[in-house]
Amino acid sequence: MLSVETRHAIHPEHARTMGTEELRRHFLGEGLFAPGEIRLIYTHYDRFTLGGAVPDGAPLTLDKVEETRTATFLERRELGVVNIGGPGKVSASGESWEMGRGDVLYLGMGAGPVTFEGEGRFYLTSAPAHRTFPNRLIKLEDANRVELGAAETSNKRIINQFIHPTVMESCQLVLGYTQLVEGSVWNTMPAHTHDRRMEAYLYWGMAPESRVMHLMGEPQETRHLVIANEEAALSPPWSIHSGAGIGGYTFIWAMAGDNVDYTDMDFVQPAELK
Ligand SMILES: O=C[C@H](O)[C@@H](O)CC(=O)C(=O)O
Ligand SMILES: [Zn+2]
Repeated sequence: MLSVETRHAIHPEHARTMGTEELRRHFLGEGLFAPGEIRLIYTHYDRFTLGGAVPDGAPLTLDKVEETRTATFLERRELGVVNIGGPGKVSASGESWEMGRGDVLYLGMGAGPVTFEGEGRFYLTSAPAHRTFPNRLIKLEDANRVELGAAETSNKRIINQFIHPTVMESCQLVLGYTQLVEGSVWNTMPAHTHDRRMEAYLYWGMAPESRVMHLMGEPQETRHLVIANEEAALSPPWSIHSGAGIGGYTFIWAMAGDNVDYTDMDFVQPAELK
């Protein structure tokens, strides 16, 4: 079963006026991982699409998605898949890949229908593409590892870059996940924006009762989303994206837009935030 929800692009002046319920309706992705279903959020931020596929005993195929009006979803798109569940298998273009927890799969434009099987909980990210790059399974050891932060500032973390220019080529997608070192709680502080690229965070590996206080909004108009395990925050180009967890967490960041330069960020120091 496939269900798709559309999220329109929100102007920052509109976002300032929103209460909790509206902020969550526009910027939070809840219930993406439902057993036996593929659930997608088709956004108008660079037409970036995110979602979840949970096979739960029977294979699930991602093929035609009405919103794109193409013969198959990947006809003019690339896809990044992260398995945040148990062992699973993904098949496309007559090939298949065994995916363990934390493995990332890149499927290039034109890969055709994609089938998900096994105990995997597959996080899906997709953006329009202009050429085909080879399909590739990327393991944590193949990722580019960047250590950031310090225990004194409670933000010691490891940024694992998977779909990233130092590892492989892609059209728009840049994707990886950041693991917090035990005892550290803050991600992406100092915060940043990048008007050239939108971004989405998918928080996972959290205890069910834990929450991340995710900060969003223009740097001088911050708002927050209280986020549970396996929920996503949509970050428009004008928004910061940063958070502090009550307990441990990992988050998948994925971006699409005008460049694939991960370091192209406009930093905002804590003293400038409001
Ligand atoms: O544009 C890059 C993204 O916001 C994240 O990769 C940042 C991040 O993982 C972190 O600082 O912890
Ligand atoms: Zn960012």
